[in-house]
Amino acid sequence: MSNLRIAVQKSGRLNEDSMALLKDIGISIDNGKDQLKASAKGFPVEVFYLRNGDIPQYLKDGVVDAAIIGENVLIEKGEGINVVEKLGFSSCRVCIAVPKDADYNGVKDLDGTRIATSYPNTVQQYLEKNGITANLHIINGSVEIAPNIGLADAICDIVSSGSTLFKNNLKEVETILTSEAVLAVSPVLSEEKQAILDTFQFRIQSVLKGRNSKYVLLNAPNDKLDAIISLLPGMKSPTVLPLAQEGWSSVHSVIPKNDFWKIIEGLKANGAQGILVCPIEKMVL
Ligand SMILES: Nc1ncnc2c1ncn2[C@@H]1O[C@H](COP(=O)(O)OP(=O)(O)OP(=O)(O)O)[C@@H](O)[C@H]1O
Ligand SMILES: O=P(O)(O)OC[C@H]1O[C@H](OP(=O)(O)OP(=O)(O)O)[C@H](O)[C@@H]1O
Ligand SMILES: [Mg+2]
Repeated sequence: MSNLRIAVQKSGRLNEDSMALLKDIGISIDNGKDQLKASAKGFPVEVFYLRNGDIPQYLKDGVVDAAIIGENVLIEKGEGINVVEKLGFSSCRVCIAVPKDADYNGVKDLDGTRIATSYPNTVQQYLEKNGITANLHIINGSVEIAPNIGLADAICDIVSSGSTLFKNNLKEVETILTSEAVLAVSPVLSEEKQAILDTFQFRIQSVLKGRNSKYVLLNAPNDKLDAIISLLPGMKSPTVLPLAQEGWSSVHSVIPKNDFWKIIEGLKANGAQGILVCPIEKMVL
């Protein structure tokens, strides 16, 4: 039986979270330092450690079957590659920025300017869509320095907290796209590999659902149960068990992480007591 070949970033911003995800889905990798390829225990995969920017070509050529990669890199050079899962980490956006004191009134102001970027295709497409012609200056890193050294009038690069723009006296003026880490798949995948990928993806989905949810346990007076239950979505419906103390019940449920505080405040306001919130490791629906 063949192995599914998965690419992950060798080092950089995606590496740690990618390795943590593999570990959480039960893939333990036994790699020595500086090894560029490793096999895994417990699952038929081989892991390739590559540069994020090189991965789209490896996927296109079928040298690797799947990859954990920044979505923005696929948009830049991953035509024809399918994204099958958004992974919820390394969130960022690709933006155009200009010097803080520049008089900027809209995208038309970019006409005839010099724009420094590591993402020429993404910028070019955006400019064309807006009927703008600009001169692109392609650089691979430290793009934010370009306006300060007279190399460009504007830049297009990744922004997350905005602190790199701030430190370089730049302001964000256009957001071209938003990105996060994704599971991407080669367009040339055998049936046998597709079957392994399906299991791999199923495991990832179970972990991501767990990460996005919390398990809640609380005590509720019986006369408030209806109001409390109406606040709890649960997987089917909340579990309600009688407490030893007359007139009270224990309620268990799963809630989405994003609505967490709103739901907890509602539960408290409706008389819930002893609310416990626990992380969920995996969730299979
Ligand atoms: N500041 C940031 N915050 C969040 N995510 C980011 C940030 N910078 C980059 N990313 C995301 O992480 C990916 C990898 O970024 P990183 O800087 O580690 O590598 P790189 O230099 O683009 O790639 P390579 O592995 O080819 O050297 C980017 O493509 C982007 O999706
Ligand atoms: O908005 P912020 O939170 O400041 O993040 C944005 C910065 O992060 C990335 O650079 P990175 O640190 O990965 O360095 P690199 O250019 O060497 O890849 C990106 O290219 C920006 O420069
Ligand atoms: Mg970077």
